[in-house]
Parts: sequence; structure tokens; C-alpha cells
Amino acid sequence: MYSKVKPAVKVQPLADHHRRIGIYGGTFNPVHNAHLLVADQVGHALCLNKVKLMPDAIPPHVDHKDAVSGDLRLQMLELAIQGNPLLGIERTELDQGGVSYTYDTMEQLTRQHPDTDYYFIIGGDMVDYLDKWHRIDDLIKLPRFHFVGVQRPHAKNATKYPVIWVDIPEVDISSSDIRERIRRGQSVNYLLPTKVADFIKEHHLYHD
Ligand SMILES: Nc1ncnc2c1ncn2[C@@H]1O[C@H](COP(=O)(O)OP(=O)(O)OP(=O)(O)O)[C@@H](O)[C@H]1O
Ligand SMILES: O=C(O)c1ccc[n+]([C@@H]2O[C@H](COP(=O)([O-])O)[C@@H](O)[C@H]2O)c1
Repeated sequence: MYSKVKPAVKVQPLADHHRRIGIYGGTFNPVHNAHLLVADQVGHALCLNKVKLMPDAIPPHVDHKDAVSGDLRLQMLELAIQGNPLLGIERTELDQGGVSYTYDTMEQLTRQHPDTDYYFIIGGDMVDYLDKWHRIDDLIKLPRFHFVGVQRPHAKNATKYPVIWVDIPEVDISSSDIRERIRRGQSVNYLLPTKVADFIKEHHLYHD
């Protein structure tokens, strides 16, 4: 008697090979439902393996005085993505600190993961503003780097730079409007996930 021995199957680790990763940069102060809609819709439309929301440390060119700490913004993001395996978090910019220029971050990520295609997601207001970005001409030439644009109400949604447009329902939600509503004591129900709204209450964020 002998038993057949099957050759051992070599399990390949999930390599970076041909991975398609969405990076969705923002201040997320706080993260809201339009952010989540954008991340999920783009991830599905472009068949991405993952869409990573990437909180910045200090955003370039904007007033950051109103922003709560990176750690609190990160905790709100963690609550917001719960239950959606397509979404993840990229903490590179928070860990590095300082002003978060996309060229610097993406130069590093594309160098560390040369086989990954990166899709950097921006709303229409950011698309309009691309010509002011730090080293924009070098950024668009990075290997395997692509911009993905989603239309946003009140934006021109136009640029001379190469952008892959993904059509999503336009939703007029912004973090600044949510902060203002909280300050005025108005409801923010359905503008952001309940768990995030509860966290904001618990930590008394955005109330002057
Ligand atoms: N409602 C929306 N529709 C489409 N894109 C959006 C929307 N809200 C934010 N974005 C995009 O998400 C990214 C991160 O945005 P950010 O964290 O600054 O949120 P925000 O709502 O624009 O904040 P604030 O009102 O404080 O400026 C940017 O590329 C922005 O254009
Ligand atoms: O690199 C730049 O010059 C630059 C200028 C404006 C915005 N960005 C990035 O675009 C993302 C959205 O910006 P914001 O201001 O809406 O949080 C965030 O990841 C920023 O770091 C980057």
C-alpha cells in the first residue's frame, strides 16, 4: 500500500505585482459621506484592489488652523471605513509630518512599490487647482501614477493635465459645512457616518 503524495502547492504571497491602488488624499476634518461615496465608487469603477484614504499632516496652501489633530482625524477615518473591505488607510503623510506635498509622497510610494499602479483621487475643486501644485509637471510623469477626478458641485471640474474622470452622483457635502453646522448646534445626521458623529460629540470636537 502506498498513498499518493500530492506535490506541495507553493502559495505565492500577495505581491505588489500589478496591484492597482487608489490613494485618496485629504485633510478629512472630519471625513464625511461624500468622501466615502467617492472612494467606494472609484474603487469599483476602476477595479482597484484597495482605496486608501490618506490624511495629510499639514495640507499645502490652505489654512490649517481649524483642523483637529492628525490622531483624531485618523481615528475618525478608522471608524468611517469599518465594514468596507475595499477601503483602507495610508498613514505615510501623518507619520512623516510637515507640509504634505503629493509629489514627495507619491515619489516615495512609486519608488518603494515599482509594480503598483497608483490612482490618486481628487475632487473637481482640486482638479481646477492642479496648476498650482508643487512640482506638478514632475508628479504627472512619475511611473504608474494617474490622477482620477470626480466632479464636485461649485467647481469648474476642468484642467489641462491628464485626469481619468469617474462619473459619480455629485453630493454637496463638505467638511467646512459640517464644522459650521456643529458650531451652530444644527443636525449633521446623514452627512457623515453615525459612528463618526458620535465620536465628535464624545470628544467635543468643532464646538468653539
Ligand atoms: N462632496 C465632494 N465631492 C467630490 N469630492 C469631494 C467632496 N468633498 C471633498 N472632496 C474631495 O476630497 C478630497 C479631500 O477633501 P477634504 O478633506 O479637504 O474635504 P472638504 O470637504 O473639501 O473639506 P473643507 O470643506 O474643510 O475644505 C479633495 O480632493 C476634495 O476635492
Ligand atoms: O502637492 C501639492 O501641491 C498639493 C496641493 C493641494 C492639495 N494637495 C493634496 O490634495 C489632497 C486634498 O487636499 P485638501 O486640501 O482638500 O485636503 C491632499 O492629499 C493634499 O495633500 C497637494
